[in-house]
Amino acid sequence: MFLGATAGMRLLSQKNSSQAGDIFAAVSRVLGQAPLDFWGAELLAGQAEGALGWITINYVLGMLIKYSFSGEWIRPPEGTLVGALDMGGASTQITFVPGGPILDKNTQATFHLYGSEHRVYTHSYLCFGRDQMLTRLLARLVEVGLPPEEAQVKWDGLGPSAGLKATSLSSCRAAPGPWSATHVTTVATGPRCPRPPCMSHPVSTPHPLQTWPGTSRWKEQGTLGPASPPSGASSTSPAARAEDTVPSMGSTSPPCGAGSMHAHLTSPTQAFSNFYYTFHFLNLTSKQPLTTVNATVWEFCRRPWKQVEASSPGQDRWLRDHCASGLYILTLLLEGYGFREETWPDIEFHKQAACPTGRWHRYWLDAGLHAEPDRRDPGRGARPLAGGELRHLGGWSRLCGADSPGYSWGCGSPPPVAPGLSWAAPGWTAAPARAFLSS
Ligand SMILES: Nc1ncnc2c1ncn2[C@@H]1O[C@H](COP(=O)(O)OP(=O)(O)OP(=O)(O)O)[C@@H](O)[C@H]1O
Repeated sequence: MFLGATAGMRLLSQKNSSQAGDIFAAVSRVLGQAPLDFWGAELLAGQAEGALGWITINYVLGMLIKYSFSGEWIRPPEGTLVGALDMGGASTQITFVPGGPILDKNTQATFHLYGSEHRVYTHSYLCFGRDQMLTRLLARLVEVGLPPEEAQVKWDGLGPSAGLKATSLSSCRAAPGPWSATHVTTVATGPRCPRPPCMSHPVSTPHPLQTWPGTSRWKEQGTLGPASPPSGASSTSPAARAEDTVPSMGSTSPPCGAGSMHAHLTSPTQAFSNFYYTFHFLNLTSKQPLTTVNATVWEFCRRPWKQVEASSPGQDRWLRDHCASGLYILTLLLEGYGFREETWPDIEFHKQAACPTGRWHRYWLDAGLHAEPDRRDPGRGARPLAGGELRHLGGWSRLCGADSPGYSWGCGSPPPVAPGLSWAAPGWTAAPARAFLSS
């Protein structure tokens, strides 16, 4: 067993590295004493998180290798490989095989699987996970004058006496780069980013987001560009805009960093984790066209809160987040990644990076586990290669990249790594794989 920590821990390690180290040590100590073949715990770099999600998807979909009718292992063509969009609580990742060269080598991951070299574009946007986005949105709402009693309604455990302070809400706000208050203000009042090369389409006129009036927690506060409200919305000058949560500039900004990426995202794409939860709640995971998705999100956001609550009993925990989350997802996918009406059908929303039957879970791989199915999949035949190879992969996921470097406990020395991301894995081939790999 190999344990990989993701963005939440990357943030903590930035904020309080000794606390992060204590957690790693404690987890390693406990797991080390458990009756497990524990290899160690490691803080994964963002690139690793993105690349592992991509590998998992393509692995479980059988895109990396197939067993042919004639009894041979064959490699499906590169063009059939599936892109991966992942959104956790603290970061969001995009990974795909680009149609052309990857100019910024920091966004390239190269690894060998089943005898093939794979080169993917991958980027992890720290602070663009859903929880961090919601926290920053709340901070922004408070900053622009929404009374804490109003804003804090959204947040469990933050009562009026909590002394809500925008700046203390999120470690992302204190993070270097585009998260300074000055930057947020700039984003709020000016263009989000110079259009070319960030965006190839005009920025829409801001629309008011009028949601949940009465006991509203988002009173006419936000607006999103391409995710336009249907006609009839009032045109209140927005005090705060939900798009503030997708700041511009800097290497961690999806709008600038990933804009026009869709041009290269030619294959089907699976969006999972937090991309899925909200869209599933809104019944938007069945390949609805973009116009329907947009209208549904806005319609939901406009419903009176009492009605929202009444129509979704037992959903309290995340109910209050679905409006902002839905708008954020739309903004990220449209403005950040550049999806359009025509390319929208390429996105499939799944709970996990998994096949539709959902028997696999990406974290099994993220965590560097053996990536074994919970039960044998008869449709896939005997697969002696996969578990062994991926176990090696997980155990060697030492990476170099632009994101915060990982550190590890209890693992041996990493193999040499190539620039960008590379699992150089000489000798990692499991014995049963050798015949195939040498072919
Ligand atoms: N059923 C659900 N509905 C809505 N949101 C959910 C649901 N279950 C989990 N979440 C949200 O999913 C997030 C956690 O997802 P995930 O486990 O993918 O993130 P993580 O691995 O902690 O994130 P990161 O990799 O960024 O550290 C949280 O934002 C949580 O609020």
